[in-house]
Amino acid sequence: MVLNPVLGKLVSKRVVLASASPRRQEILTNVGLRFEVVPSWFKETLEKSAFAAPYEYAVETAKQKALEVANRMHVKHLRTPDVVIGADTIVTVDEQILEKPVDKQDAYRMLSRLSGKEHSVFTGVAIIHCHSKDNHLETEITDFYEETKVKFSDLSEELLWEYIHSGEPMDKAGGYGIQALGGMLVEYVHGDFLNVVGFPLNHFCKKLAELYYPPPKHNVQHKKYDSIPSVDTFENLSDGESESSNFTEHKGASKLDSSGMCSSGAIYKSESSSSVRTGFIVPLENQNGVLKSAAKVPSKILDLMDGFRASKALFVASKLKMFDHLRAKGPLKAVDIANEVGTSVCGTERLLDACAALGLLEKTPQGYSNTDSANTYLTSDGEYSLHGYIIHSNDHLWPLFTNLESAVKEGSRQNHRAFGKKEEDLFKDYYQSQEVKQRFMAAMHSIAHLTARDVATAFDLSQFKSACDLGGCTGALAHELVQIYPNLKVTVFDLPEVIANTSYFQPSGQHTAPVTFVSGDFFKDNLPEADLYILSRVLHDWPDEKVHVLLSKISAVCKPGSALLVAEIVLDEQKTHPPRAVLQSLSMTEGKQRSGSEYKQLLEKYGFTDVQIKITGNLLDAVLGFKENLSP
Ligand SMILES: O=c1[nH]cc([C@@H]2O[C@H](COP(=O)(O)OP(=O)(O)OP(=O)(O)O)[C@@H](O)[C@H]2O)c(=O)[nH]1
Repeated sequence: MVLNPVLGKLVSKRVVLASASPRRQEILTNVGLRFEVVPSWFKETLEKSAFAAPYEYAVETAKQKALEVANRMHVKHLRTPDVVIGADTIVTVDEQILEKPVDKQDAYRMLSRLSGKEHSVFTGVAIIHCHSKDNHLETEITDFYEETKVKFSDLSEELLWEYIHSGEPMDKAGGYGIQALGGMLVEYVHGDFLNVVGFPLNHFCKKLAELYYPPPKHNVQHKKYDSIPSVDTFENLSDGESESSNFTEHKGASKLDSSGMCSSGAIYKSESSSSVRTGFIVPLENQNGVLKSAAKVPSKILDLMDGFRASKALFVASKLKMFDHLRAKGPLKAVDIANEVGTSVCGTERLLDACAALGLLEKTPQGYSNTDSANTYLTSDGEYSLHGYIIHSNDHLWPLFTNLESAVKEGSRQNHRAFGKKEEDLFKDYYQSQEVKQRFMAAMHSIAHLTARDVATAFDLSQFKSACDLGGCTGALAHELVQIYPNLKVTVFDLPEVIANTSYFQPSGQHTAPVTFVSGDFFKDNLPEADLYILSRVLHDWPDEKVHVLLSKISAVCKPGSALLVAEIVLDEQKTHPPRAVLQSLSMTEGKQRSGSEYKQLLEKYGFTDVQIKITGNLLDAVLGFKENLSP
């Protein structure tokens, strides 16, 4: 992907985000940057009147935040990071700088100033490259700022106070969060939206491009130190293009000693939207003075090499219910969590640091706490908990994938090696061992619940009066369907052993029509009557003979005009995308993943016409086919 090379330059470096802001962490995590979070202890107390322009204040604060972390890590923790990123967001209105409100009155004061007016949001960013030389910290600072203009509607007193009482303004510059409720106050935004949220990602990437992809040497030599050629876009950069991509020396960059003070005068020049504080990057020279290209970092391959460690860290933290403990009591120190879950302190600290590095946790001086994503997806009862599927991945899929080499050599599933049991015996476990059954149902429920809305709304199903979800397990999709289509009656049809265990998964306190559960075997028993049959995550698991039995039965009971909805991952025609589906195939079930045209052909073969496919962007896509209406 064209954007990768810029951030890819940071892959092999120890990158530290010197910020406690969950938004900044999320913005950078979302683009795949790997970093450690070490919030800065720098107090935002610089004298504002000492700065000629508000953005200079934000840039200087960002720089001091980052320097404090670089120094602390170097001196106290004896770990010199390679790159420290600091940021500071401020709002300016009527020549006043607004930071985070200290209390509700302060929030009121800020928001009423912003009401009905246009204001500016500035984020100052500092990127500090660190080197330890003779135990001495040397730093090279690049900084810049971005301005975005935001206009608020006129805000009534009632609205202002309602918003303030929501609690949202308190940790946000200017007293609002544009990404959440605060977005409702905004009439327009001119400029980078993410800059308002706390981190100007686009400008940051351009700055990295300037740093890591300097222009060819002949250009460099003819230019002055204090102006960096602007890189307007990073679209045409690739790992292969870098002739001298090592960030080795920045002439004119300010060098700081370990106290954080400038040790040499910086040659700075302000540009329209940035004050560039670095000189040019000199390519690496070998002993003979010959220029050599820096080794390219194969970031994708490195990520794949580390992937198993990351997965296992997630699995173990989930299995130990660390995310549950952190949600209930966080922030917690490693020792407290170790006591809660009965693990070693040193092991727990390493695991928690790994989770923070992976962006699953936040680490502050107060301890570790969950990110919003961890609360939503990783706690065992989070709104869209994936806990069940994670445990299934750890306990069932991991042992299978450990035997992938044998699976590929033999072309068959490796239950005997992974679990010491044959396929049939393992299958019995699913229905006879309460523990295995519940683990499996929880895993299915995780995915079904997460994907239910997108599957249910992939097509307009309001014409149907009754639906039957075959193999619908806990009823997660059924419940979503009755919420969206109140006139639809949904039956979940699954094996008796499954139906007997569904009560734990039922949503509480819903005022929608109930879902009916009927037990039976869809290969053998009569199917309940319905206008719409649903097969979600069923077809890919079964061999062609079984698929034939099932689709023939459905086709036979489907009246003209009724339909079949299939929810599966739909592969592209080359069958290499999305990777999730292709990787799932490695489990070597007897079934298979199919492309869009294969699903279309399959449904048509059993008398369904007008087959439509919807790629949802979620974990499951949807295919809908109508039983041919024989009468014209
Ligand atoms: O619309 C939004 N505007 C601003 C924010 C958040 O506001 C804060 C700004 O504060 P600051 O730059 O001082 O950063 P801190 O949160 O204190 O973290 P540091 O440790 O980096 O000092 C920032 O979190 C923005 O994300 C917002 O969310 N929406």
